[in-house]
Amino acid sequence: MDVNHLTTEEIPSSSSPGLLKNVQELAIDGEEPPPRYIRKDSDHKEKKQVPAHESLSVPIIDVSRLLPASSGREKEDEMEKLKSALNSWGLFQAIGHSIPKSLLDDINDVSKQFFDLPIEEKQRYTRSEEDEIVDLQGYGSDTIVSDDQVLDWSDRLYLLIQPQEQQKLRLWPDPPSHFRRTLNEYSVKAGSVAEVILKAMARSIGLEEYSFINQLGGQPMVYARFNYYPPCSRPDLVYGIKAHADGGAITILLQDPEVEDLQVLKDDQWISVPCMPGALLINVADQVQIMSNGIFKSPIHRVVTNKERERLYLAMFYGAKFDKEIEPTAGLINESNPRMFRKVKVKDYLEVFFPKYLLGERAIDWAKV
Ligand SMILES: O=C(O)CCC(=O)C(=O)O
Ligand SMILES: [Fe+2]
Repeated sequence: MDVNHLTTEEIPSSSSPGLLKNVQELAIDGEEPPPRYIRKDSDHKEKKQVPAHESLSVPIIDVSRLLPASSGREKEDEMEKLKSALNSWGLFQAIGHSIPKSLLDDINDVSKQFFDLPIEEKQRYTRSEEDEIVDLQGYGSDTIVSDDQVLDWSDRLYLLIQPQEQQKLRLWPDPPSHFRRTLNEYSVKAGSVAEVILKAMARSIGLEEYSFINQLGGQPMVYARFNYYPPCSRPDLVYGIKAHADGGAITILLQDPEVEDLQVLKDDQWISVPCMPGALLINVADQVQIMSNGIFKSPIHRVVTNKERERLYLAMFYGAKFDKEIEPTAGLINESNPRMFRKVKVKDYLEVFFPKYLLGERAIDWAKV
């Protein structure tokens, strides 16, 4: 059987002769997670896990201080903080981003309403198996690339937002009746935040502010991914999303206001990212690591599971258009800072990235010189 590009619903489960269900249904049945979801690593035993209340040091950046209207000392200080946050953590909590709390609540509401729909309703938006692995839009759980792959305890709805003319609106749910309008509204606002951050990042390391944005192709390619993590009877054995780094340029995450299941690997410890209602979590992804010649690092992160509570999360991925080529920005390379990455076509990178991501492996080494 060619297992490439099959979804979990289509491969025979090793625990039952029938078809695998989506994760939400597995969770409702409350059974032990099937063997395919059980992690094989002994990671959790080897590395220390630091709970959120002890990890107050996840950096916080006030986006309003990075705006053109802001000036002087305040702006310089915030820029310095941004640089150091990205250099040491690769992520930060963004406050002062000016997206109204009511809109953040609305997007959480429509997301919840979607995942609360009966399974047959949600399956109307199931992604098409003919689609390329780099553009698998629609509803589903993990794509299977290998028989050995350990599956994640999450379902998701993945939609391209930009370029607008490439949107597949038949995959945008309706109902929930406000889904499309709310996602469009949020995308515009989050897009402005992404632009401010990409510019500030470039300036913070002495580059012209459009350096990264220009490499992305002016207007970045944007995907939204709604993640749904049902409760899991065996959090000791199952991940919501296995350890990975993101493949775009930056990611903006709208966090669940209450469930702290996201962890970031720092100094060889898994640090829980605390919930910060109203803040956005922004992380560097591989394309910025390449364009910044490794000054900014794409952090490894993962989602654990818990027994009691479901969790929702919206990730917006900003990256270069598929046909673009990216490389370390010229001004960053000199005798003492040699080039660390090759020039890579983004589509080629993502074709390497996605299968590795699904297997819990990193792609960035592929782009190294
Ligand atoms: O759900 C989360 O907290 C993070 C999701 C994530 O890492 C991703 O979608 O790439
Ligand atoms: Fe991620």
